Amino acid sequence: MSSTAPTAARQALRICSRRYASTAFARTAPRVAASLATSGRRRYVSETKPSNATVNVDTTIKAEHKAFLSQTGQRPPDVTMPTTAMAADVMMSPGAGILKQATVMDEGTRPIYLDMQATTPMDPRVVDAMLPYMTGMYGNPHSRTHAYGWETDQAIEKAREHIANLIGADPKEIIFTSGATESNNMSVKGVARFFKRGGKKNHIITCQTEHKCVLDSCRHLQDEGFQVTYLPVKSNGLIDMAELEAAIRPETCLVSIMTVNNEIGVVQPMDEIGRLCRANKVFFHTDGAQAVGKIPLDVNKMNVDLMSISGHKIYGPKGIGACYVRRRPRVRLDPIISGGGQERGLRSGTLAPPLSIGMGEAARICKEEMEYDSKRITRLSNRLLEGLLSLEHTTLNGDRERHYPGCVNVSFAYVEGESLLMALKDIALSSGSACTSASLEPSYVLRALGSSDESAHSSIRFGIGRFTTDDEIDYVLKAVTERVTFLRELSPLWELVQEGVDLNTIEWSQH
Ligand SMILES: Cc1ncc(COP(=O)(O)O)c(C=O)c1O
Ligand code: FES
Repeated sequence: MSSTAPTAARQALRICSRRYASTAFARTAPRVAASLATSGRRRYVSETKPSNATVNVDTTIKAEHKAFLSQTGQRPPDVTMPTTAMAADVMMSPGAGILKQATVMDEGTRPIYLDMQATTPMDPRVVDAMLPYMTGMYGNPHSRTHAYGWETDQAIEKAREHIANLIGADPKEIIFTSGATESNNMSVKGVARFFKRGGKKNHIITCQTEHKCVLDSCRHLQDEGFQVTYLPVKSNGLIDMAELEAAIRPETCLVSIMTVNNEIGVVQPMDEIGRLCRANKVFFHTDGAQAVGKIPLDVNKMNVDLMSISGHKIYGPKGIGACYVRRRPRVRLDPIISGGGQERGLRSGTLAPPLSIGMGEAARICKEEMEYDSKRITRLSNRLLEGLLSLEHTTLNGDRERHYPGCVNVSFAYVEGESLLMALKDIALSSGSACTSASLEPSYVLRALGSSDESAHSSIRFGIGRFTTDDEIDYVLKAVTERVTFLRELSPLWELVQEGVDLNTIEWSQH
């Protein structure tokens, strides 16, 4: 253990107790948080990364970048920081080690984590809630003949209640799934197939900037004979309500529009979409993976009929999600998984108690601390954005007002995004969604906003979350400023811009 560990441990515990003091949780004591703190493991980056830290510019990036570009067009495997020292450490300290890996606060061995849209670290309180159901309380929640089943079932129903509470739903309307991908598949395919059986309605409306799992579900439905309208977005990333209204036909059975976009953080006009759908008797599904637990949502106020939720975007475990399915007026859908009829017959299969209970706890914390988290994240986001935009030729992608502040997507003109990501290896960032991050293609979301290939290529998404600190933002601002400047100095285009040449007037020779 390093010599700073005891101080760090005390500090971490202090942070824990301060954050949790006002909650009922304080009474039960944060076991995991405390054990991490006393082992000196759970350190917030701010404690050891002073804001005046020197940023070393990695001058090897150019050669590395060239090499991998010339090979497969794939990102090289080493971008995720080797941590051999840490791995050894982890193996030598069972228990604490595993949990240490589940947190992201070990400055010095791991990059600063600013990729909260890809996933969030589990809140230690969530781990606490899950642990008993991984050991002694292992009953099958569907077993009705003994206490093992009953106790697990009871905890799952409590979790369902917490998730329902977070979005203003009734617990009976919450169906556990494996994640938002499954919930999106279930909603889009399920409603469409049910209505097709009825013979009349075979048209769906969605939007070009949806997550791949919605778009791909729609493509599959097209193969099955459905018609799909992919609405464009305006340059601010929002849909045009008049276009949505015009797209609704008598055969339309479903409108699927996400609440918060995962790449640019824009918040679609949910109330208006819901009102329009209800007036036209069309079901309204929303992918809420990036919105639930982050902004206040009420399915009744918004007239939402189906909503997809993901556990790992709300500081809960991966591999679990939920789908809100309205009961009044009842939403009918064909299940995509058949079997024992669990989850109101909509999603068969034995539930995963530790994951469901973890997600429930994550939802409970989100509801209880939303105001606090939201204030902190907004403040950090404003600082980050102001700092980034003070660099010349830098722009925010997506609407500034209708925007979830924890997602800041910025274009740095005259810098290639992949080069910048490589130059920022000490910060875990992404240029877009995790599932497309291996591709060097410009983001289809930014292209839909009308961004040029170059602008889309020069964009980076900064994801701020519950555990992000001021010092991390300071460090990131300093690092980005230095490295953008460094990369621009290598760019011949930048040189021309500095000389006052308008690049649009140049006639490039064709070869
Ligand atoms: C908007 C959106 N929808 C769906 C998903 C998929 O969620 P999950 O990983 O729970 O399947 C994600 C994240 O990956 C997302 O950002
Ligand atoms: S599945 Fe997570 S970003 Fe695409």
